[in-house]
Amino acid sequence: MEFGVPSPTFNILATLALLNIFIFIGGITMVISDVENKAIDLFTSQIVLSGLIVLINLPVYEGLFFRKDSGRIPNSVTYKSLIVSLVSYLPVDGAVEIWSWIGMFFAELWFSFYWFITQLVRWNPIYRYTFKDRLSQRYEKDLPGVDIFVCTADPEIEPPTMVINTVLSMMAYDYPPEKLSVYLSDDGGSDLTFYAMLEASRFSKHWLPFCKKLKIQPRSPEAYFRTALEPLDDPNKAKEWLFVKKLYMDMKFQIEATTKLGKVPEEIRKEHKGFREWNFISSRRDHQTILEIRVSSRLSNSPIILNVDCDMYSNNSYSVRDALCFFMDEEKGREIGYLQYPQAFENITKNDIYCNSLNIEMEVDFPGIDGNGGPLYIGSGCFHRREALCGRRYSNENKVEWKEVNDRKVKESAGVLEEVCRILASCTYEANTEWGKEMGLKYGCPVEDVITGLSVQCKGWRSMYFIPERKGFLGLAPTTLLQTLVQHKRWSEGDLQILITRHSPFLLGHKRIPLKLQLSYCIYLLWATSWFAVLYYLVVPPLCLLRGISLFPKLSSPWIQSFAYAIFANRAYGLVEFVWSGGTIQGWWNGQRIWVFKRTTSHLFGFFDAIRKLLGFSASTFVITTKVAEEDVSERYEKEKMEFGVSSPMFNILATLALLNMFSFVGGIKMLIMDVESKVLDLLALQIILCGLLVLINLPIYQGLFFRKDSGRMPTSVTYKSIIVSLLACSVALY
Ligand SMILES: O=c1ccn([C@@H]2O[C@H](COP(=O)(O)OP(=O)(O)O[C@H]3O[C@H](CO)[C@@H](O)[C@H](O)[C@H]3O)[C@@H](O)[C@H]2O)c(=O)[nH]1
Repeated sequence: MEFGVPSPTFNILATLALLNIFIFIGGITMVISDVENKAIDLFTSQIVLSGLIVLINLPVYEGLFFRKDSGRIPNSVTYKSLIVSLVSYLPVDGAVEIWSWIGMFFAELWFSFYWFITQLVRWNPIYRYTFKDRLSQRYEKDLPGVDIFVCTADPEIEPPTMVINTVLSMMAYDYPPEKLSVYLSDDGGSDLTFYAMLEASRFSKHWLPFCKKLKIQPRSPEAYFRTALEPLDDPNKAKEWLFVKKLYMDMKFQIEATTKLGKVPEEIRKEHKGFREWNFISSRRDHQTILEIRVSSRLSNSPIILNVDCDMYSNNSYSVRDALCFFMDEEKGREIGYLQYPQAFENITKNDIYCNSLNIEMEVDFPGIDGNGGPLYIGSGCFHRREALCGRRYSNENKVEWKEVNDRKVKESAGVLEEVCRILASCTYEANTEWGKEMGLKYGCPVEDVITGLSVQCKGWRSMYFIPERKGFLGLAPTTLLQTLVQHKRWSEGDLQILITRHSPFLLGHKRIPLKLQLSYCIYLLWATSWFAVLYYLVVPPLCLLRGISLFPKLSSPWIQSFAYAIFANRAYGLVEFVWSGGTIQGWWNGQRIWVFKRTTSHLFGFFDAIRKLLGFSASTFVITTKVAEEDVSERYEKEKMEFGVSSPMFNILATLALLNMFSFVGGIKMLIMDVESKVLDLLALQIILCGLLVLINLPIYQGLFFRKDSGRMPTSVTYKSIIVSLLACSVALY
């Protein structure tokens, strides 16, 4: 085959040929190192495909490496694989130039590595379906008990009305009521929440029969009455409908009035002896046991457990039956430790301004991770097998007799039970036991769910992921930028904690879970480490631009096409994927912005907090996500106007980076205009484009800093600080 001359086409051919040989070698390595012999099962087709492409490309490899005649592929092409081409671009003069370039090189390496692990979950996605009617036909009588845990912690940011709506929606599952137990865990120990539950228990006597009779969806009264229309076809139905609606509205009004008041009125306190518990409380954080859930093994002891956040109501009354289709599957059911549902949110705006919908994670990543060995446990909306959650190892011999499991109930008199449960609920029984370590949820990590799920998987249990046609659960996503960044900081910090301790999938999971699953975990566990590469990209190229240092290939270089292709193809692929999973083009752009913001703030802070925790300088904290917002904040959220409003070190960083890139962009354009030799365009075009893109990304920041007058604008202190720091950085670069 004749090559002979340098050509951009040959650059692309050689890059693709090399990419496939790397993938092929990677696949073979996976098969060799896979102790469970699962890789061969799952990856054969991909390995064969890349093997075939390698075969097809044999003349290219020959031309690249083995031929000596003049028709071989020119060396310039050989060295222009994505990374090698960057090496060939190493500037030769000046310490600043060389070090800036080396940093870029590592940032690029990081992006390539991270891209590689994100691709791992795109090879073998699994989408599952259920056949609920068959479950009923075969097992209706033997359906197991299900315990549902709703957890709440603070009545101020998690309003009791919202909590009881979630509880009511869970109680209304289409499932035999005697087999369903719903527990509310209130870490805040609030009498307001207790009062709301009392009202809800009264209302449930009307609500549950109403749901079943009218077969309504969803079964959270608030969500249902918000959109449902009165049934006009049948006057009796309409009468009942109006009656239940009025009951709900009255109850809501009462609860909200009491919550606003901040205390439960005396006449209501007399209605239930439970309120007496609060007579002895001096502090919300330190009080005697007020009986709550942990005690379910004493009360219902159901073999299946569902946990949900207090804002995540059931949107699909068949979710329990769907889940049981997996757990009760005769072939594979016994292997399942937990079944994770996607997390979805009802308050996402059209263009998802804060990128909180988690569409890509839920629609693309998780089905892929399921294919790689089983999804992570990510909290709300997860069904567990009790014995897996309680630390038991999976064994092939485990054959579940659902009927027997159902009969395992403790029968005690109410008084004795209450006393025993009081001790259990006080949690004193946990001291010096395996609870919180090997049993139940693991304590001490901000993402207790992920670390617990990994431990369950490492004990041999399989996890599964199920996307139902009608969403199973709907919650509330953060509605301000800061809430989003802080929530993400908690997640990225916790994830990194897992990676750098003995709970890492590479240590704990070694020989216990497949390598491809260990790597899949890294998509999230490495979040907090991405800050360096992104921050570098946002700081060094603009500063170098001001100094006239070129860091990217020249416009005249033949390599530019491959470089542009790699970037363009990657982003275009991301865009298509985003739109495919239900997003809009504007939403994708917003997502690009939020990822830049998260990487330079949430991940940065998450990284250092995880390290501090590892070194013993600080303990983990859990900042609860607020589920309510002021009226004006909500209005701005609805209009997709970015919310700043308060001072925060995170905003200082964002504003400084935005200004830095703006100054550099202006500087770059000025250089371009004043350039008589027409060299600037060739040398610095890509850096100018990068700064320009970052200016576009940061438009809401400039608006918040300089143009907005509402209370959601950037605080003046942030404006001043960021102007000073960015100007200082530009001056250092210039002089
Ligand atoms: O000390 C606490 C702190 C929180 N919660 C409850 O835990 C849930 C999750 O807290 P939230 O602040 O809403 O965290 P998110 O980041 O929105 O939640 C996601 O991330 C958490 C940490 O990984 C998981 O526990 C959740 O299930 C998952 O939805 C809420 O119902 C809280 O009331 C408690 O019960 N006690």
